[in-house]
Amino acid sequence: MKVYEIFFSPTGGTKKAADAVAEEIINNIDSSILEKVDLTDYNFDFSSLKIDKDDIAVIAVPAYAGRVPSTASKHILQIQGNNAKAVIICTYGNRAYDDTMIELYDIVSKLNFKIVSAAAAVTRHSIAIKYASNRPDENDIKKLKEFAYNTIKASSFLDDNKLNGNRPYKKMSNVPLVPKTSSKCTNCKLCAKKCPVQAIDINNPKIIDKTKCISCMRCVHICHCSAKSVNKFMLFLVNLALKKTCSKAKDYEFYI
Ligand SMILES: Cc1cc2nc3c(=O)[nH]c(=O)nc-3n(C[C@H](O)[C@H](O)[C@H](O)COP(=O)(O)O)c2cc1C
Repeated sequence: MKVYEIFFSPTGGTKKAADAVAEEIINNIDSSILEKVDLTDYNFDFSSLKIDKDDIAVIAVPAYAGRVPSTASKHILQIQGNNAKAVIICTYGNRAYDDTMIELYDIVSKLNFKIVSAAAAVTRHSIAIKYASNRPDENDIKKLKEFAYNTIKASSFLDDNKLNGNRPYKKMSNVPLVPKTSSKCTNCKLCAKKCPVQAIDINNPKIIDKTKCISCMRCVHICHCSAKSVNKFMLFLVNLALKKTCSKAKDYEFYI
């Protein structure tokens, strides 16, 4: 038996939540094999995963404008579930996850997984980083671990009527925040290698293809020289727009 931790996490928040759940499952079952599958890895062949019916998959994605990021769904849809048990996690930056969880449920159901549980987890807002900046905190991790433990015991299909979200899902919308590159760039190419959609020119990482960029903020987050940033005025507007909905800390939600 193996545990698969399958995550799309450009700035690391979703991975923190998925790590807590997957590691707690591993600590409480008769197996020590944890395979981490990074859905931002553009070159990985996701159809090559051999998931067995006795395995458990933890599948985690962030909410992007209330939906599953299209790059994540494209990669998840290549995986075969083979009746394995799955737990789905949607993370969000304390605004709302809207239709992300129900969409993730639909995507994962199509792959022949048996979804037994779901969680909505607040993690640092990857664009407006002052919101939920310390989440998941110690208490959140404790709750995720309890949820993981209950997931091991769960054996019935999770009823999607229990979940929040609507079908048809809200319209997909792009966040128009394409990072710019400053003269601090040392041409190390890390951003180009790690961009989930190959929007950054590997030969000249100062150039970002705005038609490909999904504004995931990975390049801003990982640049060692802080050479990538988004327009300060646009960021001010985003922070302002989120102020009302993001200021009060939201609770984690668990469905089994
Ligand atoms: C393009 C984009 C859209 C986002 N849309 C939402 C949203 O609709 N609601 C919300 O609460 N957070 C939203 N966020 C915040 C992320 O869901 C949140 O920060 C998540 O933890 C990021 O995951 P990561 O750290 O694994 O990259 C958005 C972030 C990005 C980059």
